Amino acid sequence: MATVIKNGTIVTADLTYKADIKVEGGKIVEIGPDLAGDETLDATGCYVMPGGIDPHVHLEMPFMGTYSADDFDSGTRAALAGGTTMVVDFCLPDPGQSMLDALKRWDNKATRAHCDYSFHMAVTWWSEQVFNEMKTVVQEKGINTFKHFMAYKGSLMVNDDEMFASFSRCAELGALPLVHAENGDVVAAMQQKLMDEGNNGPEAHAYSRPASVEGEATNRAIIIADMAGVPLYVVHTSCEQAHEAIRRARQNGMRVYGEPLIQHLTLDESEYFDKDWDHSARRVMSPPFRNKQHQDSLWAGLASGSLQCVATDHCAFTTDQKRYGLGDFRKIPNGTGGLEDRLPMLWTYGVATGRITMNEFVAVTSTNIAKILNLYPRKGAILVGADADLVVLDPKKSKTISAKTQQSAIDYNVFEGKQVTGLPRYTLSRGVVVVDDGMVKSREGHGQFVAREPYPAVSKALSTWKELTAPRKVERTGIPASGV
Ligand SMILES: NC(=O)NCCC(=O)O
Ligand SMILES: [Zn+2]
Ligand SMILES: [Zn+2]
Repeated sequence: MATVIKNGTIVTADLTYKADIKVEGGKIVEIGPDLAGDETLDATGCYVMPGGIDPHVHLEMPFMGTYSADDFDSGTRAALAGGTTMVVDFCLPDPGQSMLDALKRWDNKATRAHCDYSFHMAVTWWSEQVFNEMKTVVQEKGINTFKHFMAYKGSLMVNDDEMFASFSRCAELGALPLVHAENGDVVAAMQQKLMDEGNNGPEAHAYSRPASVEGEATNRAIIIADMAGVPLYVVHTSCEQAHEAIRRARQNGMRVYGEPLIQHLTLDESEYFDKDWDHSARRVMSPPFRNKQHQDSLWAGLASGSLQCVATDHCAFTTDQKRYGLGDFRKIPNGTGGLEDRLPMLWTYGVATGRITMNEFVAVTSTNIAKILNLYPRKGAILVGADADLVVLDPKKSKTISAKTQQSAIDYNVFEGKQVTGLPRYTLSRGVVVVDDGMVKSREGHGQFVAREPYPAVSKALSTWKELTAPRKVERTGIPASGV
């Protein structure tokens, strides 16, 4: 059966033009004027864009003594409702656990997905087994990205020597390392000091993770990546210090990518000073929300291209779960939601305000990450042969964000009360209409794992240059005889 999206304006990362799109067998099969099919979707007054790709989510994540509340069912429904058609989750081996065993668990959880998905693999400990398994993960399991937590001391954190070893292995395998960049040792010391001083509320979470802690770790990870000869992707870049390190590295020719979250772009640190403990605790995440200057820096990075992608780090906990940290902010599960809200919030606060263009919107929500993760042009593109993952965005459609109407399983929304415009009239996942005028009509299990090949081009360029510029022994002709 062929579906035609008619009368819309196609918006991609680099073009805006009027054309119809014909979809068949899950793929885009034709783009042009006056197309006909068995089913017609009217896109009059709408923009037809590649579906959003969220490269950073944690669905049913085991973390801080509990599990994040949105699983692959509710989480991917939330994604589709907001125009996101693919998510990338993190497979987290326990310390000492085989990556391949952990992956079985993630494969199992993800069978419930309503939209396509992929995985990053986390390096949570180091050994010869990890070194060997990384090759299997890349070459047999379709995962070309490895995450490193520089924070969460005592659980997920890895040290510099482990990071250097893992980054070097990524370089050999043509894989991309990712980092959560915060100095975990400094955070742990600051947390203890705050607790000793009786500062145990959610605001102390933010005090224990100042921007300098993130800036230092970002810079360190960049230097380690450069020494290992590998590109680097920095997740949840939240502040000017981290952005500055990324900007500088890029100006020096390094392939470093930065990912602000929609939460950091639109919510600020005043959330932690609310008199209501629940309000502040619900917004505890790492890194914490920052001030307006940091937000301006992130917006400028998206506009100028020094930051590449907007994600959510969707890791949602209920109010009851957040209350594990009553009396000790260190026990508040870290994480916030945003999957359903990323596109409408970015459209409202980015495109509608003139901070970014429509084409930049597509670039930072879909196309850039598709290229970075080696998914392009299967995903992130409107081209014949691409997957028909599409969002028909109505720029006039609006709503007030409310936990009462959201897909997410939690009992609140950090964007509660925000008035947003720019909502999906339709969302298509591999050609299937999964959102129709705001109604989610998707099916559990429709989502498929998307395998990703390693990056031959970037790693080849880096290794070629490294070899050309490697220190070499000087071959001498005139060697003086020993004077002894
Ligand atoms: N960001 C956060 O607070 N929770 C999720 C885990 C992580 O990404 O650090
Ligand atoms: Zn993180
Ligand atoms: Zn995360």
